[in-house]
Amino acid sequence: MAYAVKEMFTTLQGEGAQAGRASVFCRFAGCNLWSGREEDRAAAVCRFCDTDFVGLDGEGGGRFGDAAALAEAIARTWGEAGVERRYVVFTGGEPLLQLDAALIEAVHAHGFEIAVETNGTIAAPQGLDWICVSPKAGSELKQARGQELKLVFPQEGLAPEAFADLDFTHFFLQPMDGPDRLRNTQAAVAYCLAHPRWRLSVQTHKMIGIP
Ligand SMILES: C[S@@+](CC[C@H](N)C(=O)[O-])C[C@H]1O[C@@H](n2cnc3c(N)ncnc32)[C@H](O)[C@@H]1O
Ligand SMILES: Nc1nc2[nH]cc(C(=O)O)c2c(=O)[nH]1
Ligand code: SF4
Ligand SMILES: [Mg+2]
Repeated sequence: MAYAVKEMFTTLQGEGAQAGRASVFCRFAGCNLWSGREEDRAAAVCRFCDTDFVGLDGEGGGRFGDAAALAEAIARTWGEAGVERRYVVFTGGEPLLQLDAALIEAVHAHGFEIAVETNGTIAAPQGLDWICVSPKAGSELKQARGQELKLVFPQEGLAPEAFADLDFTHFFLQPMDGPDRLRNTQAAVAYCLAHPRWRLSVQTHKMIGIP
């Protein structure tokens, strides 16, 4: 199948348990919880998104005709850093609308570990190496296991308690960015202090000015 990619670039993973790790970010176009148009934001299921995932026009973006073509572009984007510790993060938009077995196989064949950042509304295909689920209020959770659960905090009607016993290795609260980021960060810190299963995920890439 063909894949619609908004942008693709190298950066350090900014969030969660893999923060600081060299990565190729492959950002798929499109999401099932928001159209991506500002005029639709207020009526969307997910209203706090910090990302432009509309179109194919970002750096390294485009339409890739098959899995081999996209996997080769990912390997080219990784560049000269060698074959050790190759790491690609599929994000979006919602990557599980597009990520399939053929792409997983083709990317593994280039020696990459494969991570995904998903809203959890679509079950993940087999073979992923790192699944980060970030549940959204008003949506149904279909992917309830993985390596990390990263809850944007606070979300009305979405208490961390509802997720703390799911089958994840790491549990993170990530303060909601926006006009209330500082207040949200203080609230997340207080929650982590009171509930030590949860750790704080700050969006480090935004602090240091990298994508
Ligand atoms: C843009 S989303 C794309 C992946 C997927 N659609 C999802 O929601 O997990 C990437 C990550 O950014 C988080 N995120 C989005 N908007 C945010 C905001 N305003 N503040 C903090 N984290 C945010 C998401 O929850 C998710 O963990
Ligand atoms: N550096 C960096 N780390 C990230 N971790 C998750 C991101 C995402 O948008 O999915 C993201 C991102 O956009 N940039
Ligand atoms: S589900 Fe993810 S990509 Fe979609 S609008 Fe929400 S944060 Fe953005
Ligand atoms: Mg981001």
